[in-house]
Amino acid sequence: MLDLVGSVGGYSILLLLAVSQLLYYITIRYRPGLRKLPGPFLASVSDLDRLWSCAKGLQMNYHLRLHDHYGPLVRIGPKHVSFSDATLIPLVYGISTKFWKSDFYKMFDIKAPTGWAPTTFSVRDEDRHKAMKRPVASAFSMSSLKELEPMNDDCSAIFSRKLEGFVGQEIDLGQWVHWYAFDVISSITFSNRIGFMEQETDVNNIIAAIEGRLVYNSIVGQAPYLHKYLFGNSIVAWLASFIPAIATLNSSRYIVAFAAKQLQRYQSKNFNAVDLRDMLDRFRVFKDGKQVMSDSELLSHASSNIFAGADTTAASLRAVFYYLCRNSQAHQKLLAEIDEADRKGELSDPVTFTEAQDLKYFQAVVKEALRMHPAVGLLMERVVPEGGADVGGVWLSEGTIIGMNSWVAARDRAVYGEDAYEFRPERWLEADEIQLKLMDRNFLAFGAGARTCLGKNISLLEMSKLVPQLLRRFDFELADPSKEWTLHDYWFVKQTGLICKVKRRG
Ligand code: HEM
Repeated sequence: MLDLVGSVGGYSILLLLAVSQLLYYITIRYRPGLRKLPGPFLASVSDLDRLWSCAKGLQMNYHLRLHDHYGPLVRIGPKHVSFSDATLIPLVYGISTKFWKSDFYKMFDIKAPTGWAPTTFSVRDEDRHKAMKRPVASAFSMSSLKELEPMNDDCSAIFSRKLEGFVGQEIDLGQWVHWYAFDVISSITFSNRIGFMEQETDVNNIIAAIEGRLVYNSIVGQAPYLHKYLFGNSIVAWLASFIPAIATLNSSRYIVAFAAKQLQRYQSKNFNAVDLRDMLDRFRVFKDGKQVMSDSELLSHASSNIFAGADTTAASLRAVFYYLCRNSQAHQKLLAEIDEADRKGELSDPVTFTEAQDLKYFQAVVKEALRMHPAVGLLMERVVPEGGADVGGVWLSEGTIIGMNSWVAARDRAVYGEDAYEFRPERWLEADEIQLKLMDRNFLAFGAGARTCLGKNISLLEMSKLVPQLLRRFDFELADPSKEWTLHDYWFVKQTGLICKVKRRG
């Protein structure tokens, strides 16, 4: 008898659990507003669809396919929406938008000696963001950056010298531009090159370590509430440090430690200030003899330069060289422009940033390469503000997460035309004013509006100074044109396999 009562009780509990679970899924699935949006069924009830598609490492292609299939607004999660309609860009990303960054960005906070701290890139609260950005904005201004050109020149000179030794040989050009980008950003930030190019290696495994962390950030960032049980938890992070394969996923500490060491140099009495004022020096603003920013804040800005500035510039440089190698007409046209400017004596040695800006075709090549291959390949998530919002005719309640993938914006045929999937720099030179405005609105390679990239000018400086300077002396061709490069989208869309033969020009 007791057995019977027990098993009936057990079944009742199971039934109750099943019903409550079912009700839970129905509530999620039929959330107001969101229930009207199309998308994969699994995505509407669970984060698994996003976790899985992100883990596969090609989420930009997944988002492109979803929009091709479902249209301009797609439900990609229980409370996540992806949009492809360019007219929504000002609402979500505009300069005075109320849509703030989501908890995805929490994954990019850094562990300072005083605890977890947001960076300019990762901070979610917009008031705090403004307060963080204000004291450093001038260090990123064009006039400040021009003073940093000589540091960039030193790195281009090292790269050129190294290439001399590789003429006639095949090199991993993708890896070399990565080393170049890291050396430039560390020179500009701390007047101290990490020395990747000189040592021809990934010094202290910094690049591999950051890559590991990006894999973690991208995947766990799809369900950021898990972070506090993983590397967001000091005990787990400490335990993981004993397992080498896992420890590399928790690598922000390498860069933060490097940045902290540079900061100590500045504070040491014997520090021999260099003539050129690097960015860390510019960040150290003093008022009434007191440093305005705390050391933790300085550390966060310096580390953010490295995290945000090296992989992005490297991916963009790879895109420039790759698309030139794949499009001989554009390649020849660019070489002709550089040669012509050289003949007319319009290029110094090394090429200055101002001179490179007058190379109109080159500038169009860079823009088109960044359009074809935006460095960031996940959704730039924002949160629907208090009170909800009408997004493209659909009412989304507050707390819904919405965003656009730069890859989706860049391949919008309604904006770029039927050849949107083709590399054609001319589109930027031929477009009339209205068309250009439309194309620029969709150009999200550097983000947009309130949270647009702070280092855009730095990266344009790096690219503008390097590419024409190299192409005066060297040329590159794919070692095996039948082989495609490989892409991995873990926040940054990294390319591997850009193996090129180095040729001497002239
Ligand atoms: C070609 C190179 C670069 C590309 C494609 C790029 C791309 C981006 C994008 C797409 C965003 C916005 C992300 C979002 O809204 O979620 C961003 C933000 C940011 N980038 Fe860059 N970036 C580049 C270079 C740099 C460099 C060199 C630095 C620093 C030296 C830098 C520092 C930042 C910072 C601090 C932010 C956050 C800005 C804010 O929220 O106020 N970036 N970048």
